[in-house]
Formats: sequence, C-alpha cells, structure tokens
Amino acid sequence: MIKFDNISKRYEGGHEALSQVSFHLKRGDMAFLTGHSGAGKSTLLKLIMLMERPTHGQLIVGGQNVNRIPRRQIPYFRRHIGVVFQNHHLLFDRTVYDNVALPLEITGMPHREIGRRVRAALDKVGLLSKEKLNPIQLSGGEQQRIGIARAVVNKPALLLADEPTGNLDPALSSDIMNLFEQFNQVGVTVLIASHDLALIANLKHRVLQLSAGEMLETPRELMGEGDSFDEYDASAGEFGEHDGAW
Ligand SMILES: Nc1ncnc2c1ncn2[C@@H]1O[C@H](COP(=O)(O)OP(=O)(O)OP(=O)(O)O)[C@@H](O)[C@H]1O
Repeated sequence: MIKFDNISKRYEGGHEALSQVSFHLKRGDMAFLTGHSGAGKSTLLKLIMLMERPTHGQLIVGGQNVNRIPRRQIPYFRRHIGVVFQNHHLLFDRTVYDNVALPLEITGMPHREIGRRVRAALDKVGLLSKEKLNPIQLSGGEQQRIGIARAVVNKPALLLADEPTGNLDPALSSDIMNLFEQFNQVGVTVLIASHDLALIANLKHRVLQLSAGEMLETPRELMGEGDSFDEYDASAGEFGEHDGAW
C-alpha cells in the first residue's frame, strides 16, 4: 500500500527533513510512526497524501508512483486516503452531520447515499445520537471521533493519523486507538504518528521510528511494488449492523 524507497525530503531553504527513508507498509497493515519533535513524522505523512513531494527517491502509494501523479489528479488520489489530525479541523458553524458529510458532498454523491454513509460512520464511532449538534457542544474525545468519522466516511483504503490522541487523557486515547484497530481489522491500512509511547507499547503493532529524518527500523519487506488501491475491496470492510454501508 505504501512503499518508501530511499526517500529524501528537503524543504526549500531548509535542512533535510527526511533522509533516505525506506519502508514498506502492506495492504491491511497497521503501524505507528514515532520520533522526537522535528524528526519528520508529519513530513512523512504529507508525502503520502501528496501535500508535499519527495526531493529524491521513489514513493509508491496505492500502486501509484506519486512522482507521476499530476496536480489535477491529486483530489482523486486523496479520495482513497482518510486523514485524522490532532486538531481535527472541524467546522464549528455546521452540525456534526454536515462536518462528516463534507468529503462526500464534494464528490457530488446523491443526498440519500450521503445520509446513509454519514449515519453509518457516526454509528461506527458511537455518536449517531449527536448528528444534529454543533461540534462545540461535544467533548474533546467526541470531537476527535467526529474527525475520525469524517476521515472514514469515504471508505478509504488507507487511514493516516497525525497525533490523533495528542489532547486526550489516557482512557480516551485508548478508546480512539481501539477505533483505529477496528477499522484495521476490516482491511483498512492504518498509519498513526504518535508521541504516546506508553499507548504504542500496549498495542503491539509495528513501530516505525524516525530520528532526525532517518528511519531506525530495519527495513522489512522492501521487495515488490506497493499494493494498489484497486485491489482494496471496501465491502470487505463491513462490520456492525449498518445494512451493507461498510
Ligand atoms: N514547510 C516547511 N518548510 C521548512 N521546513 C519545514 C517545513 N515543515 C517542516 N519543516 C522542518 O522539517 C523538520 C521535520 O518536521 P516535521 O513537522 O515533519 O516533524 P515532526 O516529527 O512531525 O515534529 P512534531 O512532532 O513536532 O510535529 C523540522 O525541522 C521542521 O522544522
């Protein structure tokens, strides 16, 4: 699903944020990305979602060489990727429902289908009863769940998260990680950047560690192309009672 092959990234006028990073995350994998502040975690995620481009090396995401994806194709490429941020970027002048519906509205999906998918996503994060509220009326943990519902409403093959539990207490953080595990268990590939070493140690997933832009984990499974998005069967991601929506 994701294959970094000797990737380096140097920001304009800056130093090298990533140096010759290689790793392979296969379809259906779940991994954590750790490292000190400034180690390059956000940069690595930004390369995967094409918010930044590598300076050197080959990066394959969903079977596509990202260097060859033209700018106009980027919005279509991103539809396969759900992203969860620490500060969830919710719109506080819209309802919970509208926030989660946003990624579907821009695809021009029919309203009935949007309603079905939004409610399925809210159900997955346990917040179906809050759809009419404004996010400001929700707790920090609930707001983060809304951010997750919005990230998965498109049924992405790949879920990225940048410090998704940064503002939450340990119990809520653990709940949020359980949610990511549930999505992973139904086939979604998950990569989570996190500082929370205690939480990561408990969860026993693969850990990719960055230090000053270098990947410390011995690269595994570097051979072969990344798996393509096309092979991902979103219907395989079905769980819960929602009539086939997932
Ligand atoms: N747009 C940019 N322009 C120039 N330098 C940048 C830019 N974005 C990040 N950097 C630099 O690249 C390095 C890696 O930053 P990055 O945000 O990827 O680290 P991080 O591991 O996510 O850190 P944190 O945990 O603090 O968020 C840092 O030295 C940072 O200052």
